[in-house]
Amino acid sequence: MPSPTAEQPEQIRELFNRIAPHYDDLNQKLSLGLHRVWKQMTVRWANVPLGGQALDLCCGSGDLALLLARRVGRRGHVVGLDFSPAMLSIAGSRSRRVLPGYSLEWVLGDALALPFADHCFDGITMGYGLRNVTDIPRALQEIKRVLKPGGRAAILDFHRPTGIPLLEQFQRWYLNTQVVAQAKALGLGEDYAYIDPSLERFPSGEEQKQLALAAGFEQVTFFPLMAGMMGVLVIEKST
Ligand SMILES: C/C(=C\Cc1cc(O)c2ccccc2c1O)CCC[C@H](C)CCC[C@H](C)CCCC(C)C
Ligand SMILES: C[S@@+](CC[C@H](N)C(=O)[O-])C[C@H]1O[C@@H](n2cnc3c(N)ncnc32)[C@H](O)[C@@H]1O
Repeated sequence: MPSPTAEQPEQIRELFNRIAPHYDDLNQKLSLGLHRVWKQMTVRWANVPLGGQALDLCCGSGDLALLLARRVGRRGHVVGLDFSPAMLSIAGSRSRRVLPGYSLEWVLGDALALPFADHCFDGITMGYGLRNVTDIPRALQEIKRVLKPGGRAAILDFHRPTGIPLLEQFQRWYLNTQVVAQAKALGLGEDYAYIDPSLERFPSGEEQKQLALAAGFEQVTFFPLMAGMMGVLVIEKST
């Protein structure tokens, strides 16, 4: 199966259905556990209040949604949305195991056509999803539509450490050798080989700020992580 290109959402869905059983373990191993730090920072930046309504877009196996649930507490409510049934199934079984009694809802849906009313969430997270959707401006418009005024979205993803050639070379080497080799051992080499080229067409932090301003957000900030190999776009809806 050739790796998906940005214009083929069905191939992206099939890719994540395929890697779902190994996704968490490979992320943990390949990032030396650091992805959990990046996700904790993302949830903090989303700044959802205790008892609030939160949405985790492209939730996958539920890492960010579970962190949001801990943040909003038992009186809050968290929705995790993804279009991969395999990922959502893992998220659901994990949440029942680790957070029984919390208000967590798993929705099979498209980030580009959210099945929610306007102005209904206090905060939104999106971890490693923006680079995988096929229409970034549309995704940002949907985020703005469903956020309450004053609500924030925190969007975590890979980034190119442009301006530091040695680090960019390291990132490409790590992704195309270490990551692919570990994935290949599980028959998922082609699926993980998709990551590095997906970074080529992914807007930089500054470009994402401009896209968010064009979508109507007035407060936009980009925080580089890992010397720019990762980053979090934080956008706030004022009206
Ligand atoms: C949680 C992480 C990646 C999620 C992820 C995103 C995608 O778009 C994928 C597409 C296709 C297959 C898999 C994924 C996917 O897992 C980040 C952590 C996992 C990364 C694979 C590790 C990369 C880490 C940095 C590039 C370099 C860190 C080096 C340091 C020595 C740990
Ligand atoms: C790399 S995973 C990220 C999972 C999780 N957010 C995390 O941080 O580990 C990307 C997820 O986005 C989902 N996805 C991609 N495009 C989507 C879309 N248009 N609508 C809903 N989910 C989508 C995939 O099914 C996959 O589960």
